[in-house]
Amino acid sequence: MNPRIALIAHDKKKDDMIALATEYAAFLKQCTLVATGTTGGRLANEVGLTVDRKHSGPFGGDLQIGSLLVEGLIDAVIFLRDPMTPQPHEPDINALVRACDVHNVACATNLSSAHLVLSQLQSNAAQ
Ligand SMILES: O=C(CO)COP(=O)(O)O
Repeated sequence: MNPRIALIAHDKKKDDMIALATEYAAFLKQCTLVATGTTGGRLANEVGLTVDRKHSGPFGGDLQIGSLLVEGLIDAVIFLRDPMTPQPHEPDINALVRACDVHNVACATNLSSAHLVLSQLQSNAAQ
């Protein structure tokens, strides 16, 4: 089964997310994707991905994705966080990353780790 991947990016990281998703578009089109609201909108419009869009992060989107993850419905999280900008929903962000640790779900929080996770998932899917 192709992986179920959550894609999330803070505002200053959204261009990076679009570039990353464009690079892996052929693979991501075979995956089941979920994203926070604004990230998901851009992924759909600019990369042509089919994405289950949740609420925007500050309105609970990270928590919605965390809930799916706790239910065992997410295989990996690509979460391009902005470490330089305070976020109003910091507790939600921490809750999602903590849920990844609790449930041993791969969570890439920067571009380098995102490339490693996506390229590994891609090669797993090709086998
Ligand atoms: O804030 C976010 C993650 O914490 C992302 O939300 P958006 O994709 O709606 O901008």
